[in-house]
Amino acid sequence: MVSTQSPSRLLTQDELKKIAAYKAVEFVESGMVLGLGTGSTAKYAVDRIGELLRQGKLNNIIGIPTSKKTHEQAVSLGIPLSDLDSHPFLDLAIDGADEVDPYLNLVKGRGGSLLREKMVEGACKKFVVIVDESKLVKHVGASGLAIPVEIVPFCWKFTAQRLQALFEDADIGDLKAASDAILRLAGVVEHGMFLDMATTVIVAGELGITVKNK
Ligand SMILES: O=C(CO)[C@H](O)[C@H](O)COP(=O)(O)O
Repeated sequence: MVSTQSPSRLLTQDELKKIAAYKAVEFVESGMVLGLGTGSTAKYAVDRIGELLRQGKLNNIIGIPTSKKTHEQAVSLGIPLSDLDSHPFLDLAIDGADEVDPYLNLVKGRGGSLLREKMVEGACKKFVVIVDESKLVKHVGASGLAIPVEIVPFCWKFTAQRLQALFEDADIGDLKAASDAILRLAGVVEHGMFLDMATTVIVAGELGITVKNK
């Protein structure tokens, strides 16, 4: 546990995100192929990787961005980029999350990039998730916000209704069963439950940084 508490004031949520992101970048080594996440927390990690490259403290990094926005950020920082076709095996990915449960299952995608994130982060040896403590939940879905699901545009209302009907009378209990049921619906592309994917979660809170390993 590393203390981050300021004697004079509480840290803002953005400051906590930055602390978690910088801690995660300590896992990055020269020569790695890296998944670059999306969202306000991941942005700090990408900035930091760019800074270390510029300073010559990291070399030969190849980044695989999980969104157009992250692609643009990485290009602006001079981070060399590639894709999964050329680099199907990644050493490490760093990304934020919307919810993290005690078993390190995640909800992601409220930032709008869940499909690319799931593809990239599923191809990594190590997937480090960075969050401020507000993202910790007792169980997936506990925040009360909807689980993001990406669907095809064709008759999207029809697919949305069928998705709603799936959980009308039931809670999300068995996550694996819920995941399978969603993915079985024609019209669904992917959902935002990232089950059993994170290898490490870095949580920044008022009392310090906690590193949770699978
Ligand atoms: O899954 C995501 C994007 O699809 C983000 O990682 C998630 O929404 C967290 O975002 P933020 O770091 O801005 O709180």
